Amino acid sequence: MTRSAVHLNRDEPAVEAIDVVRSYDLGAGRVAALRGVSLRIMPGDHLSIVGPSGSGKSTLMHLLGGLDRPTGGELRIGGRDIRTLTAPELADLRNRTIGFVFQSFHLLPRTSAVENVALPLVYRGTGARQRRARAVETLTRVGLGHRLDHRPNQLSGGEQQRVAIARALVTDPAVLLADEPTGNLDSVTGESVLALLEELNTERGVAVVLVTHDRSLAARTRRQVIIRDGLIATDSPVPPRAVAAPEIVDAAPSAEPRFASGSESGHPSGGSGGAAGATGRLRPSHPLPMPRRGGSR
Ligand SMILES: Nc1ncnc2c1ncn2[C@@H]1O[C@H](COP(=O)(O)OP(=O)(O)OP(=O)(O)O)[C@@H](O)[C@H]1O
Repeated sequence: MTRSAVHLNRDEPAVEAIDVVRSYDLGAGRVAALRGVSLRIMPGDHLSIVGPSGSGKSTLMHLLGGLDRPTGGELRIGGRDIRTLTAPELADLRNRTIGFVFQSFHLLPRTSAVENVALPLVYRGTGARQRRARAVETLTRVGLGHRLDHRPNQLSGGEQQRVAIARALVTDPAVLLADEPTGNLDSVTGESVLALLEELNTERGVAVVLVTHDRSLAARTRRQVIIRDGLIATDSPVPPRAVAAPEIVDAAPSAEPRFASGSESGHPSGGSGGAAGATGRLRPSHPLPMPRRGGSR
């Protein structure tokens, strides 16, 4: 049976780290990668985690996404303390809450775009026809409806990253964690991938967490967390003028709120999770059809 995305309340953190420590035992010694980090990711957030090489960004991202467990402190995903979960339970919670995008795409090489994107739905128990339909829909949403049957080596770097983003989105996650998603792309292609992530946040209310060492990319998010030596140095809003101005095409309300109040269907309750609702509709540079509500995922 298909399991649906996790329901979240808009006022409660989607992911919360409380005084999280992660150290690695190396026999000869111990490396303290994170030394007491507290951080809340709220539904609809758009934040960057930035810091120098070795400061603990990737370690933090793996913890926030439930790919790893802290050695101290508490980590909550969708309100659940992951210490209480078995490995299969954590994998299931991750699948229903978080999407990941990595610098090096991590696509299966001998598998078509549509099959790569459908894969997370296998773990969710979705039937084959529904999997394909959802994968086609999501690839179309990221502008790759014409590349369904291409394998990764038949796609450009930017297209591969779009497939990876579609794979992250196909489960309708509340949070998308992107670790240097433009690191392997030229500046023009990187820009289009960033714009897509920004649209997903503003148009669909997906909380986007961008992990980067590039301060100019971090300046485009609404909130910036600076990490140094395994500790959060600052966690502050980005001044509005520093955020790239989106093009306003009309003053109509934004697309359907992702966190519709009291929703019984695919997702959380309450809140639009994006700036677009207050200011007008943002012009997507890629097709972003309306989310399907209430269908099995
Ligand atoms: N599996 C591991 N075993 C031992 N030490 C590790 C491991 N993973 C990370 N570290 C150490 O933890 C610290 C933080 O690493 P992390 O990869 O989180 O940093 P980062 O900020 O993502 O760096 P970069 O920007 O270079 O990717 C580093 O000192 C690193 O050497």
